[in-house]
Parts: sequence; structure tokens; C-alpha cells
Amino acid sequence: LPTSPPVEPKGRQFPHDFIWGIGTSAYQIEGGWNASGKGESIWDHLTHTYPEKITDQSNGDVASDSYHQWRRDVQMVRDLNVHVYRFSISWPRILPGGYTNNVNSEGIRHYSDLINELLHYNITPMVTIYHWDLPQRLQELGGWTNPEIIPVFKDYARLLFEMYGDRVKIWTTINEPFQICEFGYGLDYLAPSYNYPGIPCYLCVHNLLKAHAEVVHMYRDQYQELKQGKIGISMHTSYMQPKTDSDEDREASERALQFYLGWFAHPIFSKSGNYPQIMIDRIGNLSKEQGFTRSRLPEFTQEEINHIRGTSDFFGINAYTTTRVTFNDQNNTANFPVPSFYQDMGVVEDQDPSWTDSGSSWLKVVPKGMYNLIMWIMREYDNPPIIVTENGVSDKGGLEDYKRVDYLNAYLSAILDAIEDGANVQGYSYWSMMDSYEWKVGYTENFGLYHVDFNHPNRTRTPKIAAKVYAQICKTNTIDWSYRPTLDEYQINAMAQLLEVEAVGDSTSSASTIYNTLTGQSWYSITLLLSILTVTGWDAWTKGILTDDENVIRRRYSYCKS
Ligand SMILES: CCCCCCCCCCCCC/C=C/[C@@H](O)[C@H](CO[C@@H]1O[C@H](CO)[C@H](O)[C@H](O)[C@H]1O)NC(=O)CCCCCCCCCCCCCCCCC
Repeated sequence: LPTSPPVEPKGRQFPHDFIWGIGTSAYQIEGGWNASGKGESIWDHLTHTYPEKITDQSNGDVASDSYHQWRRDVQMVRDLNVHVYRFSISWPRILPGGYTNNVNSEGIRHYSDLINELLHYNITPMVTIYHWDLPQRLQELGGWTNPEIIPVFKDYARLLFEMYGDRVKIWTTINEPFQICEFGYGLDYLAPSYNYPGIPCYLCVHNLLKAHAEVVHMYRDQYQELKQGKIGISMHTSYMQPKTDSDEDREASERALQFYLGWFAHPIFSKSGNYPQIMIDRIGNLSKEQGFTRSRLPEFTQEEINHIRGTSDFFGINAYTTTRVTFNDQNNTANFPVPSFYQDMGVVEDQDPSWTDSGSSWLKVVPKGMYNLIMWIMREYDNPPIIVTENGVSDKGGLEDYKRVDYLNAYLSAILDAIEDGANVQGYSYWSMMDSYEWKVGYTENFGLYHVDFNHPNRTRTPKIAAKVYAQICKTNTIDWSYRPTLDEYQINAMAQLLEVEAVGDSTSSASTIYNTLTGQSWYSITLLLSILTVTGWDAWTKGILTDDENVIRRRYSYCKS
């Protein structure tokens, strides 16, 4: 329900040339997992082979069906008044086996059509070359832990520059090295789900940074002057807030930022290059204590350090939340596996229970953390041009996402505060344009400004309240806390249809229980059901009085209409 907006100065303006964007990624929205010659990705493989690793055992086979509905997507981009659409290209859709020996022309055409449609409406495509969907055949060679990935990634990127470089002016090589390497290889949060702590994550990052640098040099040497484009990388971190004011916790915060972000940012953005010294020292010492012959953190040669340094035209940062950190004790005994990235880092993390929560357990709403993080980047890397390439919040369904409106206004205010304090933030891209496949948690957490009906064959898209608010922000370049629209006729009808379909779905199921209703689509319907239950009582439900499906449809429908 609409909450009262916090008291804030009205009409705070962003710089006139501020870039507004909206983002998605291929595996999360496209579907068409084996359409028109696409090869298997590590996500296809993981979700088909081990569905139990995904919260709702789902997969991205159809997802938001953007492979077929891309024109509708562009319409949504236009309705949001953004300048930029940030999307990723599916490597196995272009190169089914990962290598350039087999180029899928249907895949090439798909993104070409999308890019042309965007340009037709004056929207700038911002292309992520790699957002987590590695061709499975490359994984069978060890994926990012095998140095073979470096030339192969470069070949793939060259093909994209050749095919689209005339029209795409903003590129990012790789989205979120930390998530790829630690969540994918160290833990089992993301594909390929190795769950092998402490060693492969460092090999993965080492190859990834070299691959990134190769691609950026190639772009700069062969394409940039001609095409006048920009190229960079997107990295993720939460702000690592010291749990207390003690020197130890402040040191823990600094160390955590170096491990979570400096791991990639220091080699690329610092003056000296290379991994942060604190990582080199800690991982080197711990490796020695653990009986390894060499540090588990590989070494760069001076030539490699020079080659990687400076390879990004902007600092792409993805940031959603804040974590509190405190010093781990002297024996580093926080139940981390030995060895592991977390034991190497040597801090203990938690979140303040008083922070506002969201649809994701890890994501607490802490706008000040965004300010602090930007200021840290500004100080640490000599005030680079920053683009917030991802920021957003999840819900559990429905269209009345006033909590997202609050999140947007508050985080954007924090970014404005940082700009006013000297940070060179040049753009912001909300994550995500629409509800989509949220990796390990499947379809149970929704980051979209557009609701997607995953039960409908067309994957019907309906704007949430925050879509209107974001469109207004992008149009006016201004945060207006008093702008809190209510659902319009179109949204109400869409929601009524949604609930009707859902109810018919319920009625065809032999097990129409409170469980499957409550774990269904929307908070809207849950709120409705809870109101019904408040009137009739849980007993009435369990005795079957409300299991009359027609009755349920009628009640839901008339509620929506009213
Ligand atoms: C063996 C020792 C283990 C110690 C491990 C401690 C680890 C703490 C892990 C906390 C989990 C955080 C999950 C965070 C994920 C995001 O950083 C990441 C961002 O990627 C973008 O995000 C978008 C929204 O997610 C989007 O989808 C884009 O595509 C991305 O670019 N998101 C993800 O990686 C998505 C998958 C997340 C699955 C996580 C499921 C695990 C939940 C664990 C819950 C722990 C919560 C406690 C948090 C306490 C903080 C210390």
C-alpha cells in the first residue's frame, strides 16, 4: 500500500547529461533455450541436470520469452523514457559450441534486429558481452579456470565487434567477476556450481582479467577510433560497513572492500595495477601455512600488470545493499572452510536486523551504503567516471510496488548526494526492466519494473507502479518524492485477468490448497486471500467452505474491479 513518503526536498535534479538506463540479461529473459541453432549454456546444463539446486526447480527455457517478444521489450524501454538499454548477448546463441568454427546466423540476426529496433527509437544499446551463460562445451574444458578461455573469449568478442560495432557504442566485457568466480566455482550459488572453495575462484579471476584486457585492447586498437565507442566492465559489491567504530572493524571494512571489489578494480583502476597488496599478503601467507608450494592467488608478470591496468573507460558498479563487517578473531575461526575465499578475507559479515528488508534475504535497503560505496570508489581510484550499471530491489509479486518506489527515490538521492560531494557518476541503470529468471532462486524473487505473468504463454508484461515513477524520473531528470501514482484502469484490468487465469488454474488443479495459492503469483492475491480469511477465518478455509472455485474467482474478480 502507498506509504507516506519521507520528507525530502522536492525536485532534486540530476546533471543535464546524466544517462538513464534499464537492464536485463540474456539467460534471465530470453528463453528459446534451444531455438534456431542455439547451443547449450552452463545454465541450461545446470538447471536441466540438477533442478533441485534451484529454489523452485525452474529453469530459463522460456523465461520472459524475450527471444520472441523483443519488440514488446523495446516498447517497454521506450515507455520508460530511458536513454540506454543494457542487455547481454548469449554466447551459445551466437557460437553454439563456444568457438567461431560454427557461427549461428539466426543468433546474429536476432541481436542485429534488436539493436536496429532500439536505434530506430533513438535508444542506445549497451551490450554486455558475457553475463554468466558460458557455452557448456567450454565448461567441459574447465570454463574460466582454463587459460584457453582467453583467446576464445577474444574471438567471440571480435565477432560481436565486427557484427554490431558499427551500431553499438557502449560495451561491457563481463558482468560481475566476483559472482562468476566465487559463486560459480567457490560455492554452488551459480553455474557451474563447482562448490570448490579457495582455489578455482582465484584461477577464474586471473583468466577473466586477462581475457577482459585482451578484448579491451583489441577494441581500442581496431575498433574504438573508428566506432567512437566506450568499453568497460561491471563489478559488484555491497558496501562493507564497519560493524562498530573500532579500528579493527574499520580495518575489516577496508579489507572486505579490497577482497570483494579491489580484487578486480585494483588491477584495472589503480595507478600501480595488480591485485590489492592485502590479498597478495594474506593469501600468500595462508597458502604457505596450509602447506601449498605457491600462493593460491596466481601472480601476474609486470607485463601483464601493465596490460590490464587502465582497461576500462568507466567504472561500472552494480550495488544493491550493505553488509556489516567485523574483524574475524585471531584464529580466523568463523566456520569457513579452509582454504576458502572467506577464510582468506578473514572478516565476519552480517546485516543489521533493523534494516528494511525486500523480496531477497540478502538485500536490505540501505541507501546510505550506496553513497558510502561511491565515495570509497572515488577516493580509492582517483575519481573515475562511474556508471551504476545495476541497482534495484526485489518483490514477491503484484503491481503495487511502493516499497520499490521508496527504494528508487532513496538510492537515487544517495547517488545525487555523492555527485554533489564530487563523485563523477555519469549514469544509472535500474535492474531490472522486467521480472525474470533470478538464477538460483528461479522465479521466486522479482526485480522487474514490469510484472511478467510466467503462467501465460505470452509472458504478458504489465507495468508496476515503479515503472511509472522511473519513467517520470528519467523524463524530468528529477526525483519527486510526492509522485506516487495509483493503479490505472489498464493495470487493474491486467491484474484482474491475471487473477482470473490463476483462479481457473487453481480450479483445474485437483489440489487447490491454501499452500499453492499463497505460494502463487502475487502479493496482491495474497493480500486478497488474507482479507477473505480474516472475514471467514482459517477454520472455514480448512473445512472447505472457500474451496468452491467459482466462489473464489468471483470474489477475486469483484475485488479487483472494485
Ligand atoms: C562456505 C562458506 C560460505 C560463507 C558464505 C557467505 C556468503 C554470503 C552470501 C550472501 C548471498 C548473497 C547473494 C547476493 C547476490 C548478488 O550479489 C548477486 C548480484 O548479481 C546481480 O544481481 C541481480 C539480482 O540478484 C541480477 O539477477 C543480475 O543478473 C546480477 O548481475 N546476485 C546473484 O548472484 C543472484 C543469485 C543469488 C543467489 C543467492 C542465494 C543464496 C541466498 C543466501 C542467503 C544468505 C543471506 C544472508 C546475507 C547475510 C549477509 C552476510
